[in-house]
Amino acid sequence: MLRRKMVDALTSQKGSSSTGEALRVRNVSHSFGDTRALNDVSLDVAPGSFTILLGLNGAGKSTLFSLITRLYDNTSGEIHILGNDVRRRPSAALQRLGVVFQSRTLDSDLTLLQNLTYHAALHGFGRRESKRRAHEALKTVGLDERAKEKVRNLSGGQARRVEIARSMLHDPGLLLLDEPTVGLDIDSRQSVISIVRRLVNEHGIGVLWATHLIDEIDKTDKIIVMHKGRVLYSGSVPGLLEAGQANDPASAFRNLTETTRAEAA
Ligand SMILES: Nc1ncnc2c1ncn2[C@@H]1O[C@H](COP(=O)(O)OP(=O)(O)OP(=O)(O)O)[C@@H](O)[C@H]1O
Repeated sequence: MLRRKMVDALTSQKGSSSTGEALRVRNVSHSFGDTRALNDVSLDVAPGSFTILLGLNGAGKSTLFSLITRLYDNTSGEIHILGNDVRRRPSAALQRLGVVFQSRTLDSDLTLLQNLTYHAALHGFGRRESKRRAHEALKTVGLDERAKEKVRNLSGGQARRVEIARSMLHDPGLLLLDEPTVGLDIDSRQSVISIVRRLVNEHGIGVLWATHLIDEIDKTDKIIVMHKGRVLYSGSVPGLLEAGQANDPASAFRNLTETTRAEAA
């Protein structure tokens, strides 16, 4: 048993260094009946990078997240989280993954602290360590002073911040956020996005931030444009402007996706 664990640990380290990426997706396709939701998708998220997955409704963002988190099984291609293949080594891969889903998933009748300690316990931490981690995570998102309040008293933006704190309890190396600012006012959106940018800069986490809101792009971000299940562009913001032959990201995005629409017609 111990030997098996050592072999696992060694192959895990080997896997990490062989790809060097927080997330590596290669040639992944997925269909729902006749609908091809993902078509030969390949992309990377580097450690310490804020990567925006930009796509309109129906682009395939949520389907990709469902494959990375193993809600769906990927029957084609490969997905690696910090060097661990999610099919061959699911527990090692998912151990390093934090997720903030599109829909709200906190228990509003519990306090912030109870929500987080409960979740930390699910990760296998003891009572005292769960509490310590919960307070630390709440501090990171600026809500530790409200630890003993019920979640139902929070605004939408504050609840999102608690979900981000929850996703960080087990020190993930990769964080996925699926349209995390939808429905928030402009100040709350700003607060949520700057907290996550800080996590990238201070903790070196690789972040994949799915959105259709182009104004969430910062000039230092890495951008992946998805459209109708395909990756149309992957790279820097200046590279996006060049690929889309435009002076701003919104026009570049429109030019890229409209070209694809015209080609498909
Ligand atoms: N469970 C499902 N059953 C059938 N079709 C689905 C299912 N989930 C997604 N699809 C289809 O797959 C395609 C990609 O959808 P997906 O939800 O992944 O896109 P998205 O970029 O996340 O969009 P949204 O922002 O609207 O969630 C769409 O055509 C969608 O209708």
